[in-house]
Amino acid sequence: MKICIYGAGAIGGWIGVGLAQAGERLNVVARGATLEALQQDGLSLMRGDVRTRVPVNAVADPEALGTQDLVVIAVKAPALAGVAERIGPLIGPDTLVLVAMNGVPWWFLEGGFGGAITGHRLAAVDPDGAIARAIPSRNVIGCVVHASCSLDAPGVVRHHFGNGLIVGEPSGEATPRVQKLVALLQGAGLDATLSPQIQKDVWFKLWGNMTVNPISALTGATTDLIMGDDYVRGFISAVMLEAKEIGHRIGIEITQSPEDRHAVTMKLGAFKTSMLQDVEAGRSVELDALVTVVRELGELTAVATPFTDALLGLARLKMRRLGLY
Ligand SMILES: NC(=O)C1=CN([C@@H]2O[C@H](COP(=O)(O)OP(=O)(O)OC[C@H]3O[C@@H](n4cnc5c(N)ncnc54)[C@H](OP(=O)(O)O)[C@@H]3O)[C@@H](O)[C@H]2O)C=CC1
Ligand SMILES: CC(C)(CO)C(=O)C(=O)O
Repeated sequence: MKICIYGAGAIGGWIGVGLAQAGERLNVVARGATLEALQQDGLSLMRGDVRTRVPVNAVADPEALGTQDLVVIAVKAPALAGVAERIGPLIGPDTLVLVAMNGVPWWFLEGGFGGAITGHRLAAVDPDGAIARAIPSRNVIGCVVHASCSLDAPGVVRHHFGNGLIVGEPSGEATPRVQKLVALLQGAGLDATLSPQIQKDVWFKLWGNMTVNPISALTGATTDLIMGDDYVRGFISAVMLEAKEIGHRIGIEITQSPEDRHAVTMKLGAFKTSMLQDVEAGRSVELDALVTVVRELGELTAVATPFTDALLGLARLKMRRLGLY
């Protein structure tokens, strides 16, 4: 198979090493220090002290690779528009594009999903429709990542915990192509499962991180401290109830209470969310894919979102002050 990883950071690298170990020859589109490291040393995955190193064909220009069978996109959300500008040569009519990213994706309301607002373009994540034009929804396979990885250095990924990938067609159909993809990922040692409606898995993960991530970015606090403050925890619950109602209006029923979900987040202990890690590293934050888009969905479904608005307002003000949004 022709497989390309676009965004060989923590998650792209983790998936890529698995695929390469399963015998796939891996193409990578990379830039800067990552490109240089991949060309010199290949791609490495650290588990404790054990290093698994695989060779990759790393290039700067997608033109050099041509049409792929599978493209895995694993960039941070603010980088996606830049990927969309260049990804064209990799995508043919039969290419699968697995989008391994957090937050609500641009294709969320595709495949007939979303009730009355199905097919609506989400301006928060794809302001002018350029992403949808570059990556047609017929090529997209949605994905929710349940794993924690980071980078020791460019091209050197560290796996912390979790091995899960939930995968699904935007339409929810168990097509032969998505079944084959799940088998490929399982063969790569990943706990890949097929979802009957991947948008529900996306929303459920978002329900956990759309609050703690920006609050950690605002306060610098780890998840234990955030959940340990009754007023902050109450505020988080209020935001979550708004998102729960929005979900209900687009066909996603969440049966848990916010407190049930807090118990899961508490298990992370003194965890620095990915958004706090981004702030500390001076990287742009995934605020639009995690929060702005929920506000937009609230407007589209006529759900008032005063708590989400307050969270978004404070977070974007702080991130703008830091030059990260
Ligand atoms: N890390 C984790 O544990 C988890 C992450 N996620 C989600 O997965 C997604 C990916 O996150 P993660 O892997 O952590 O992010 P990283 O920052 O580790 O990796 C992103 C990679 O994409 C590269 N990239 C960005 N833009 C381009 C471009 N235009 N051309 C080539 N390469 C590019 C970056 O390169 P450069 O360094 O040059 O910018 C970097 O190597 C995010 O949505 C994140 O929220 C979800 C669950 C867990
Ligand atoms: C906090 C966590 C692990 C789950 O809510 C998360 O999704 C993130 O750090 O991005």
